[in-house]
Amino acid sequence: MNNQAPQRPLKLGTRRSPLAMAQAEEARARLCAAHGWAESQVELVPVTASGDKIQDRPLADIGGKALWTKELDAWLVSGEIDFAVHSMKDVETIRPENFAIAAVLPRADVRDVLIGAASIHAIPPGARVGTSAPRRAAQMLHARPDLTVVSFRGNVATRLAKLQAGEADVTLLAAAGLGRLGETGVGHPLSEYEWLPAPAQGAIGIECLASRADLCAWLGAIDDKPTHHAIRAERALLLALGGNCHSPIAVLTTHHESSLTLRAALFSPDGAERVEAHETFAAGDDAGPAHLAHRLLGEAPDAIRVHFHGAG
Ligand SMILES: NCc1[nH]cc(CCC(=O)O)c1CC(=O)O
Repeated sequence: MNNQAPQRPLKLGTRRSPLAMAQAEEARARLCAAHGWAESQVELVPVTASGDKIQDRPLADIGGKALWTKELDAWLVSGEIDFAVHSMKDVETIRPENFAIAAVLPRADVRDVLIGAASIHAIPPGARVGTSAPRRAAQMLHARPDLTVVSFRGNVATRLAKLQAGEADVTLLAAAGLGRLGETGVGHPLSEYEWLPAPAQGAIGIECLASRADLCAWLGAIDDKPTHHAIRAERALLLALGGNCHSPIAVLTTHHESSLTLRAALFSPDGAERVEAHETFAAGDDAGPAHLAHRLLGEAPDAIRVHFHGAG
């Protein structure tokens, strides 16, 4: 480990949304605490991501997850920032080869929270579900085919305001995001065993250039190994499935002594079809998630399979 203090304040790039800023503050606090640095050793550098400028269309239709990363990626390469902090859920499966996810912070609550009704079954017949996440839409339509999905973009506060304004009857948000924004009393968390979360939900990652050994070492000190292993496995599953932002996939990781169990479900976008499988493998073994992907695609009906281009 590198115990030398930085020569100048380190620049931590982040999106500008309140949730992204809260996550960047958490990353800064952990980094400074681990190294005994003053908070001023890490400077937050906010950037407006393309995804934050376009609020009126589903993300899947306008270029997907790269909309959250491309500005920060360019700043990392140019040296404008030293690190970039991300919700790992929003980070593309394939990253530039010269980048390293050098720290993953301890995972927060992985559950989705239902807002507007006390449970899935308590949602009134025919109600409108506000979400733009293909996974949430498919999961909900699978459980409740009588419901209608309406597009619902924007940051957490915007979505809560849209719900308040009656643009939908219920919505779903990540407990992790609500918690980080201090919105802890909102809605009803759904059991993660019955309503599987999104890949990498609840995990914050910090990237730097892989060539910067000093930065990688500083970040390594705050890397949470169990969360990192889980995120690596969940991302390996996505990669092997050939999933993208149009493909509804849910996954829950449980940890054992030195192994992980991934339980994953794939849906058709309309929720009519669902396949599920699970697999246990050693932490760090990317062949395990690939095998799980192969099995899922092998069992999936065409209505699911056509939305993936994995090896299965
Ligand atoms: N898609 C936006 C997004 N990206 C990360 C989070 C929440 C925090 C997390 O999952 O780590 C959210 C909001 C949400 O899904 O409710």
